[in-house]
Amino acid sequence: MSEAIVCVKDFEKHAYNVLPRNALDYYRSGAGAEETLAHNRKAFSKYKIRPRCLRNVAKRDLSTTVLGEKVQIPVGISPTAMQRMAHPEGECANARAAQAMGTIFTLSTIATSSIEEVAQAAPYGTKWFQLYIYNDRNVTRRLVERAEKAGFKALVLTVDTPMFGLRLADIRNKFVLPPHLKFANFAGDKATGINQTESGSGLNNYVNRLFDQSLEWKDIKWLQSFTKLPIVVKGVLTAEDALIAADLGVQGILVSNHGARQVDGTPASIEALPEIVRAVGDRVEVYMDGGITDGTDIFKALALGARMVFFGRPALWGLAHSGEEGVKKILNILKTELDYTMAITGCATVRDIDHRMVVHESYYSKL
Ligand SMILES: Cc1cc2nc3c(=O)[nH]c(=O)nc-3n(C[C@H](O)[C@H](O)[C@H](O)COP(=O)(O)O)c2cc1C
Ligand SMILES: CCCCCCC(=O)C(=O)O
Repeated sequence: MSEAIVCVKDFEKHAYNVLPRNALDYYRSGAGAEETLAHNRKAFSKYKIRPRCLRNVAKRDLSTTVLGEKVQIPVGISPTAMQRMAHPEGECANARAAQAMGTIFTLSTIATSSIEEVAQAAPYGTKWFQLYIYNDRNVTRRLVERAEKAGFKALVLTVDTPMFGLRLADIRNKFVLPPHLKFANFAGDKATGINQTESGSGLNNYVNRLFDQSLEWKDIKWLQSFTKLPIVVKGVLTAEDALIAADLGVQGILVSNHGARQVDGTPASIEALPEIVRAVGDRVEVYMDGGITDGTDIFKALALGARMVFFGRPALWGLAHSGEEGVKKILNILKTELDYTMAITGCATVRDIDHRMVVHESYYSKL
């Protein structure tokens, strides 16, 4: 009899057994020697929770607001490309799960379900659209217009990908998108659909050929000139860049090392979070992703100043298990784990999780 699946890591183990190599390696891998990939998770254990007692936690509320919209739980779904390699309904199933759980789903530019398909699949859920900026700016502009029209509530501009990180497993596998799938936001467009015959990792070739490597902070003004949607910049890891983003008037900063997929050797996202929160204060909402696999991780990130956290891979493991149901289970597990953590540490609401409740482990050696 197979063991019961009770935590996110169980879903991951299951996915490793069922996904084809080409897809699993693409989903799983990080850049280079994958030191940061391991560190994204391990770093959480360097932060310790200081629980408070006897604070009436009989009624608990895990909801919060993000960019003015209410979400039922402070954990949502980061953009990950090509989700139909994990499940035939891919992004549509993922978006439906987020809708059912009252949280945010972020659709990748490089999705295997289109903006319009996802909007139709989850019409009531809060959906954000992740944006890459192409050399041909009209490509990006059309995506923004479609996302606006389809009711997406924010643009998540990824700023850490002038090139695609060197992911050795994809290069070894000569990654190709399975022929029955397509980059659905570019259906019928030869230039921006992936060339399935390119050698090496087709992904590196695609990004290096089409994404705008000359992008600068001032280009955010270009984006702001034709959209009213709030802009969240994703991939910031330093106070310096966070301040530039705040000065440009973006509405959100997603502290992220892209799931350790861009350059090996960066800090874990959770380690970068405090300096960014300190730098921007209340000027901009700050979120984080990278390595979240447990409710205590969410608690720690909120205590260190994140308003909301997101995850990427766990949703893929949920999809690989059972599509929409699998992602719902993942979100429910994280919700339950966060609820337990809050109750046992004396927090009835997410606003009660304050910065004194989580300290770096070095705090205890200094006492
Ligand atoms: C398979 C995969 C595909 C991804 N695709 C995108 C993408 O299209 N756009 C983007 O901004 N980030 C992308 N990311 C990064 C995620 O949005 C997110 O930052 C990362 O997965 C968070 O780390 P976690 O997987 O440990 O939760 C991808 C990550 C993975 C694992
Ligand atoms: C074919 C282009 C892949 C785009 C990038 C997807 C991504 O961000 C990732 O981390 O993978």
